Amino acid sequence: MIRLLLTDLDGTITIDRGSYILDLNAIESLRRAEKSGIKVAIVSGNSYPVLRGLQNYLGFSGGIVAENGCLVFYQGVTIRTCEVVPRSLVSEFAKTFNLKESWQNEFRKSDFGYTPAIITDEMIEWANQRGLMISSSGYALHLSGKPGGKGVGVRKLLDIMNLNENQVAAVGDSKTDIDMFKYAAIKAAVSNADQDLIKSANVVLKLKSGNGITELVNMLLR
Ligand SMILES: O=C(O)COP(=O)(O)O
Ligand SMILES: [Mg+2]
Repeated sequence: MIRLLLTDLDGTITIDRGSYILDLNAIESLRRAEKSGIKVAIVSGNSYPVLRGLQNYLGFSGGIVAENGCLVFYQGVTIRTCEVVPRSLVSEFAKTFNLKESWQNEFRKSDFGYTPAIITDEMIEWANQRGLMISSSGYALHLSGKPGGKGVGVRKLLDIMNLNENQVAAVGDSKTDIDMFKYAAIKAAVSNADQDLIKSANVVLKLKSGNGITELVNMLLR
């Protein structure tokens, strides 16, 4: 029986990919899931303050996984799962590749966001030489400390919630969500998701982004 729904934020509970506007029907559906006993956790590349605020005001009780898996919060416990990246490297990366830093970077320690969200071979090489990881959600390019990836945070969240993957559903829109699929029985992609995510999914939704969330919750509560 599904006890936890892991949902990505940008491109998944927003009205569309590329938008930051929350889909209010998706929020209402996630609240229905919470009322029926399925806890909802937001798993995102966004920073801890953003997700902590969203979780509080949206009324979700399943914890949060911020910084692309590098920071986990559940019932008052905060756990950092990745190496901290020195501020000097965060700035050097932006300068070297002429990138704009996310406004959220001042609130981050292990995973940092930049735009444009396009990864180049030179960036991968630069990161490898410094023992760092590179990923992109389509909204932002991410530089993070090892091990990095949403899966490491989800693994930790399931440990502290004492849940196994058969009790978990996950839904997302981009490549960075593939990593959390390892720890979910239901691996759902919204219809407008990256092809790589669709290939890794065992449920491909008919509807895009937030509408896909409503479709998935209706499926889970059937
Ligand atoms: O911060 C980003 O890159 C987008 O975040 P997401 O993981 O919620 O899609
Ligand atoms: Mg996303």
